[in-house]
Amino acid sequence: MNGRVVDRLTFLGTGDAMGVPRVYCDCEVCEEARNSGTNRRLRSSVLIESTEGDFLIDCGPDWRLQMEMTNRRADITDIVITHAHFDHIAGLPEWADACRWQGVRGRVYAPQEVLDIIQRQYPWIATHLDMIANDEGMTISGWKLTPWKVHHGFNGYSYAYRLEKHDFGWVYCPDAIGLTAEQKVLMDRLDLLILGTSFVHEEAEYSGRSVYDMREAAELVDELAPIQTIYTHMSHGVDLRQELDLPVGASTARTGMTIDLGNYTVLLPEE
Ligand SMILES: Nc1ccn([C@@H]2O[C@H](COP(=O)(O)O)[C@@H](O)[C@H]2O)c(=O)n1
Repeated sequence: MNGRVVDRLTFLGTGDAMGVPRVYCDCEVCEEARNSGTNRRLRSSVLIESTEGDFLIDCGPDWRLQMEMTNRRADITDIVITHAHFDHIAGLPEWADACRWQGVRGRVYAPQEVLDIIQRQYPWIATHLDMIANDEGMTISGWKLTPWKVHHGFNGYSYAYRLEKHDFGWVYCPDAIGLTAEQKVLMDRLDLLILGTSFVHEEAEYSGRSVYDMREAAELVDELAPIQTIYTHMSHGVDLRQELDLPVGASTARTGMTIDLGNYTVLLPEE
């Protein structure tokens, strides 16, 4: 027996719904994103790779570019969805077409109410994709995955996911604000929290907001005390060239950044 294999997460996109640069915007961050690219951000999505199979969480309008960038192209057959907003699902029709041309069926996993919206938006895609409800939880690539509904403020609701394998527990929660005590129950004892933070400090009226800013996120991180926190879903309100005042163990995601999901070792049979 030989070899050390740990599951790996890659950030395919770390932006908010409009991405960075915003198409209409000439602010300093958008200009920097256009010209050099530290702040260039595609719509949020992650790839999880393991010896037991690979899958994506979310499939936004940048899906095709993200597949080309990671050289995974169209070989993904499983995608878990957090909610049915366009920045998380608009790549599904293109993925369905790719499945069609390759003669394979893809599998989309989400709570039933999310699947219902997807099927209303794109009535044709079930021809090439199986829609699988995961309200009661599911196992994928050896990960025990549990969804729960979270407040998404002005924009309604989203789902967060807790994933567990070999005593490593992490949460993916890109679109939430003002979580209630009940909505934080599955966020205890985390090795890793991936949390959406659209702005450093969002000035807009709270009633019109939909995602944590970094000040509010710092309070949440203090309360939950995950071992590591990574912020994603960042708008043009976050300038990654600046030093950000982040809680201990917190950092910001970059496109293409990878992290190990666990500290365990799996022994592979010798060839
Ligand atoms: N039913 C809806 C409501 C909103 N949207 C779009 O989702 C985006 C949400 O942006 P956040 O930064 O709050 O995540 C926004 O672009 C809305 O237009 C949707 O697709 N469906």
